[in-house]
Order: sequence, then C-alpha cells, then structure tokens
Amino acid sequence: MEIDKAIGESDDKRLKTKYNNAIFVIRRALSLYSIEEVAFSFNGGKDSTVLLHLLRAGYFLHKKELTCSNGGISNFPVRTIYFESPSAFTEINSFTYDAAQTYDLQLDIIRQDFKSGLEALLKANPIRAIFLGVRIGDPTAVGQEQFSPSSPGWPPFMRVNPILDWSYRDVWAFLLTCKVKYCSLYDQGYTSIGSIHDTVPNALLSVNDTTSSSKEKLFKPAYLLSDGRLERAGRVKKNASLKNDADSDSHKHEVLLASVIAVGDEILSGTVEDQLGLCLCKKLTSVGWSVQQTSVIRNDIDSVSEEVDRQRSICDMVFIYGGVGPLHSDVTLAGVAKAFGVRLAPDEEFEEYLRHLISEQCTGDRNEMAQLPEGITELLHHEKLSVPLIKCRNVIVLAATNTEELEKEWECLTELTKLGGSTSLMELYASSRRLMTSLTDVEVAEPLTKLGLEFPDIYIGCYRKSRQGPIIICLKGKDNARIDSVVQALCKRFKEGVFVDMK
Ligand SMILES: Cc1cc2nc3c(=O)[nH]c(=O)nc-3n(C[C@H](O)[C@H](O)[C@H](O)COP(=O)(O)O)c2cc1C
Ligand SMILES: Nc1ncnc2c1ncn2[C@@H]1O[C@H](COP(=O)(O)OP(=O)(O)OP(=O)(O)O)[C@@H](O)[C@H]1O
Ligand SMILES: [Mg+2]
Repeated sequence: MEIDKAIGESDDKRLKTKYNNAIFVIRRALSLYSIEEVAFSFNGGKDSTVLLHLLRAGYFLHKKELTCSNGGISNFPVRTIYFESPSAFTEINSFTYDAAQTYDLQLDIIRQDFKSGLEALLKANPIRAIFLGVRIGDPTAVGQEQFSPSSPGWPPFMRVNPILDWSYRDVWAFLLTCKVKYCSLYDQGYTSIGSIHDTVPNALLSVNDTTSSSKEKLFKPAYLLSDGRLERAGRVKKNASLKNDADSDSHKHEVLLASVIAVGDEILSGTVEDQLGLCLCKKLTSVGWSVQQTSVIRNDIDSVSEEVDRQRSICDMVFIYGGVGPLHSDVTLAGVAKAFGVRLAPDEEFEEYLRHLISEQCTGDRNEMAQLPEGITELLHHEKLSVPLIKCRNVIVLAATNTEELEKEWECLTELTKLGGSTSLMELYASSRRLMTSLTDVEVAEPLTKLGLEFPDIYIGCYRKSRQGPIIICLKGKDNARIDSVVQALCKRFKEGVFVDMK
C-alpha cells in the first residue's frame, strides 16, 4: 500500500509516530464499528486529504489483518460525505470530485446545513461514527478527544478525529512525503480554506516580486508557512488585532476599558513590590484606554480563573502578568484556560520557540511550558521577542517580570496590534490641566461636586500627597476652552490665587 510504504521509508521519526497513532485510532474505530456504520467527512481541504489517505491505509491494514488479502488503490468502501455549498471554491469542488473518482469513493453529496444533513443521513443509514480531519487549534476542536460523541443537540454519532494532535507542519510533512495530490489553492498561498466569502491567500506567504509586470500578487505555497499558528491568517474576518476584539464587542462602551491583573503570592505578602501594574496603567492611559481595575491575586488556578472570568466580561481587554513559566506556582495559563472553559493543550509552535530558548535545560520530551489554552490562543510574534506574546481572546498574558521587559513587550504589542491610535478616550481627554491648592478638602469638596454636575463632559479628579498637604485637581476634557470654563467657575468661588497651575 503506497501510503504505508512511503511513511515506512521516510526517516521522519515524528511523522512516523503521528502516522502510527492516527492509524491506531482508525483501526480501533474499524474494529468497534462495521464498515456500514462509519462515514468519512471529506471536503477537499488539506486536513481531510490527509485523512483520506490515512483511512485508505488504515482500512488496508485492517482488512489485511482480517483476510490476509492485498487491497488495491481503488478499494475503499467507506461512505464519504461532502457538504457542498454554493460558496465553496470551484477548486475545492473539483478537487473533491476528482479525488472521489481517483480513489473510487462512494461520495454522498449533501446540500443541506451540517446538522440537518447529518440528521437525514443518520436516518437513512446505519452510521454510528464519522471520521473528521479536525486538528487541535481548529476552533471546532475545543474540548474534543480522538473519540468524541457529537454535541448535545446534534444527532447522535461518534466523532472520530485521528489527526487531532497533528500540527500544520505534520500535515504538510505527510502530504509531501506521500506525494499525494492536494487542492491547487494550497499552491497559491491559501493555508486554510473556508468559503469564498471569508478566505484569501495568507499574507504571510506573499512574495514581493518587483520584476513581475503583472498586477496580481504572488504567493508562496502553503507548505512554506513557517508558523502553523498563523494558518488561519487568511480567514479575513478573523484578523488579529486588539482593537478588532474590542470593537467586536458591539461598542458596549464609548471608551475602551482595560483591567490589569497581577498574579503573585509575593506581592500579597509584601515580599516584592509590584512595579509592573503601575507601568502598565500609565502605558494604557497614554494610548487612550481607561483602566477599570487592577488586582493582585494568589498563584492559584481558581483565583486566576475567577478573576479573569470576571474581568474579561466587564472589560474590552484584560492584561495579566506573573505566574508564567515552568514552576509549580506558574498557574496563570491554567487559570486563563479554566476561565474560558478549555483545557491546556500542547502547542508545537510555541514549544519550538521555547526549545530555542531553553534547549539545554529541557528535561523529558514534553515541555510543560508549551501548553496553551486550547482553541482560543493566538501567538503574537515580533522579531524583537524571543517568545511570542500570548493572547487568549481578550486576555493578554505578559511574560515580563520587570519594567524593562514590560517596556519591550509593550512596544511589540502596540506595533502588532495597533493598540494605540485614535481611541475615543484620547479624543475625549485630548486636553488636560492640573491645579494645586492649599485649600482644605472640606472647602473644595462641594464646589467640585457641583462643577462635576455642571460640566458632565469634563473629568474632574482629585488626589492629595498627604493628609494635611495640598490637593491636586486634575481636569480632562475634549478641548481647552471647556476646561478653562471649569477653572474660571471654580476660581470665582474662592479668593484669587488659591489655585496654582501645575506643569
Ligand atoms: C460530520 C460533521 C460533524 C459535526 N459534528 C458537530 C458536533 O457534534 N457538534 C458541533 O458543535 N458541531 C459539529 N459539526 C460542525 C463543525 O464543528 C463546524 O461548525 C463546521 O465544521 C463548520 O466549520 P467552519 O465554521 O469553520 O466552516 C460537525 C460538522 C461535520 C461536517
Ligand atoms: N463541507 C464539508 N463537508 C464535509 N466535511 C467537512 C466540511 N467542512 C468541514 N468538514 C470536516 O471538518 C474537518 C475540518 O475542517 P477544516 O476546514 O478545519 O479542515 P480542512 O478543510 O480539511 O483543511 P483546511 O484547514 O485547510 O481548510 C474536515 O477535515 C472535514 O472532515
Ligand atoms: Mg477547511
């Protein structure tokens, strides 16, 4: 059997392991269910193309064991289902049909949505298990195992995911090693294919060809994408940007709200002083965000998860630091995963970064630090960072342990995400003025409250440097004229010269 032979002859140990594990899952499924009870969900995508050939190999090995016969290329009796949609790429459609012909697939074309289509299919056939090319990292993989019953509300069947633990690179290693055909779109820079409405070539594969006279952009093939975490970068609606995430929250607030969480028993016991929170608040404010809350919590999974869960629903963006690393107390990522109800799963691309960083010190074959919240994590790469920043939906996990490291991460973060820019808080507070007075707080309290009501567009804040010392009044607003009106109104109520402008 040519697939089994190609893998057998390859010296890629990792690929062999992945292949053997996938074949094991397929053979277990074929032992548990009869051939009439299984189906293969095939859509011409790269993952399902891998699965097609694994199934052919798995079926061949299964049959060989049972009958000692020698199966050929056109011997694949597993029912194959394809949900055809009018918004599929023509290249995907034609590849699917061609593959069906080449490998003699019994193709069932379903022109309904997934759920209704499956309901009808299961009514008409004794199907109990369906093979899928879902991989960890796919949004739909969250919470799935290699054998996962269909979700509540779906018709009952077993989802069998033989390549759940395969990485983007494993997929390409397999397709290239086995020299099998794949959809032509992957040679044109597409790295993961949805519909014609939401998929474009991956910009990371774009070639700057100044010699070409053609206006059409050129792209490298999908297998050259060096970081598989970015395979979905060509899905147009899902671009990585903090602002997009905040915006997508249907503009709950006029101003973008941030929350800062420090994780550290040592901060709580007073052993170390938290400098990062202060630094982060200044930085966020300087780019126009409003920090709603800072909190310090224990190095404890439940404490982290409860706080993250609370803040992520109130704020547009949550920044969390501390407790990131391989120590027993480094539970921040586990807490974030728990807050989102997902598990920590090994992430090969992240592991690669860490391996470069700590290769000699690595013990064992699994790096615990390389586990990230499954299905919700985006790695934000920057050439100045040896390890990418971790973004889990609207939670940014910072690895910084001191202000110098934070400065660097912040700089990269703002470059990568356009975190700064024209946020509404900056427009709202484009002008500001600070006044100092030696009047007592009792004396200024009432006039300031009244002014707050009179000028609702002006932010009026106060603080004192000591109980008896001077009071500092901060005024912020859209323009200087409005702020000057507040100051005039305030001064009118007191003797001249009691308020001094501060730089
Ligand atoms: C054969 C098959 C079985 C599926 N079973 C489930 C399921 O049990 N639960 C579920 O939420 N979605 C299920 N889905 C839907 C997928 O999780 C996902 O929504 C679908 O592949 C669309 O992905 P897309 O939005 O990236 O196009 C199934 C899809 C297929 C093709
Ligand atoms: N329209 C469809 N018809 C049949 N199966 C489908 C369809 N869409 C998705 N699937 C199943 O879900 C799996 C995961 O889909 P996904 O889009 O992540 O992978 P893919 O299409 O194989 O590859 P790519 O990530 O490059 O698009 C597929 O491998 C296939 O088993
Ligand atoms: Mg796809």
